[in-house]
Amino acid sequence: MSIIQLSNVNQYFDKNHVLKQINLEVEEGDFMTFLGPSGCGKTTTLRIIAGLEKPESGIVTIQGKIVDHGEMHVHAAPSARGLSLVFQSYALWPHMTIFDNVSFGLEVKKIPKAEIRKKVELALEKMRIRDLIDRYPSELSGGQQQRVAIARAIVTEPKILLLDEPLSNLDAKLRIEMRTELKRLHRDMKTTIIYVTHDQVEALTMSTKIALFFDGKIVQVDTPRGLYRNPGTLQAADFIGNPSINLIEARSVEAEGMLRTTSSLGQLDFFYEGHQSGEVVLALKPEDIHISRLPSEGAIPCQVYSVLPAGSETLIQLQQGDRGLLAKTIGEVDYEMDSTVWISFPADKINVYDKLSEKLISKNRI
Ligand SMILES: Nc1ncnc2c1ncn2[C@@H]1O[C@H](COP(=O)(O)OP(=O)(O)OP(=O)(O)O)[C@@H](O)[C@H]1O
Repeated sequence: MSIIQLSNVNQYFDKNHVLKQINLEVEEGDFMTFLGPSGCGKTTTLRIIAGLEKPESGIVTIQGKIVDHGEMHVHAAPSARGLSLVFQSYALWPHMTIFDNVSFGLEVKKIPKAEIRKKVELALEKMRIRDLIDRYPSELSGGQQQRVAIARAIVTEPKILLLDEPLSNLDAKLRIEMRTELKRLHRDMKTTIIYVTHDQVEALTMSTKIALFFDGKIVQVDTPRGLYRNPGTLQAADFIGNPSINLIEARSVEAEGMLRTTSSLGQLDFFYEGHQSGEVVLALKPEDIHISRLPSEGAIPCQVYSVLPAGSETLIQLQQGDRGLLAKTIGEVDYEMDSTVWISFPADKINVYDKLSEKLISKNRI
């Protein structure tokens, strides 16, 4: 059952059309991430769900109740929506202890003191900071303060938790630690989470679903694996690829129901659906390229342009004729610059896009 539904939501700031016909269903228990480049409308969509902004047009439904109806001027207050919010800046009250910071939401609900204590301890326990209960925010690290902010949001046991880039102020190590905590929290509490980020690794590692935004529109809603293996457009493929995906132009013809492509990767056949205009683009992920120092049948010779070791993995920039290709290998490897190597790849891991429409026409089977 969908717990949150957005239908044809539009938002303008002055004359700037920042959300364009947003349609979205969030299922109960989802960890839904809004992913996309800066300024594409993720935060505005989250703020509309939270009730902090009124949409110009469209309908927002939460737990079966219409909370916004742009045309009918219906707008429910944030406090009436049964959700909690955590922002990038943790905004703890500096003059209050961690206990007081977290218990605040319960005090205003007039819950008995002993019960408040139990709930606060449990929320802090969940974030693994129970021992910090009597400290003040200034005595905590940034990561600990962000844990307090999340504890404060979950102490009221909201059915829906909205998180706007909550980890972006933390250093890389803490961010990874917090990702694992948030993932466990989601599993343990079974809360529906909506999470805003422009960091695709964050989105891919934690979410059950990802909504990909570009320029005020949702272009794809998919599982992390679905989005990673089958980005629906060339723009999505380019955004998701990290390091950059290899895009190779090819000519194509239909041959015995298959799409036969001819490019610098040789002749390849693909199952396909949809319209193809004759010119296509092959998308090959760096990690799908296998490099060998010795020639073998079907392998393609390339020159090594440069090798970038990064500890646990190595990026290898190759040159094939006048085209560059990026490969990624797990572990440390070294190749002499300008030496010849041979590459091979599983053709069924290549996505094919129609060049004209930029749409995916041949998917990976996952
Ligand atoms: N209060 C506002 N007044 C005017 N324009 C705004 C306002 N809030 C957002 N915008 C504009 O709306 C667009 C969408 O902004 P939004 O914050 O939703 O993007 P975002 O995808 O969350 O970006 P980021 O990742 O940088 O936070 C941007 O062009 C932004 O400049």
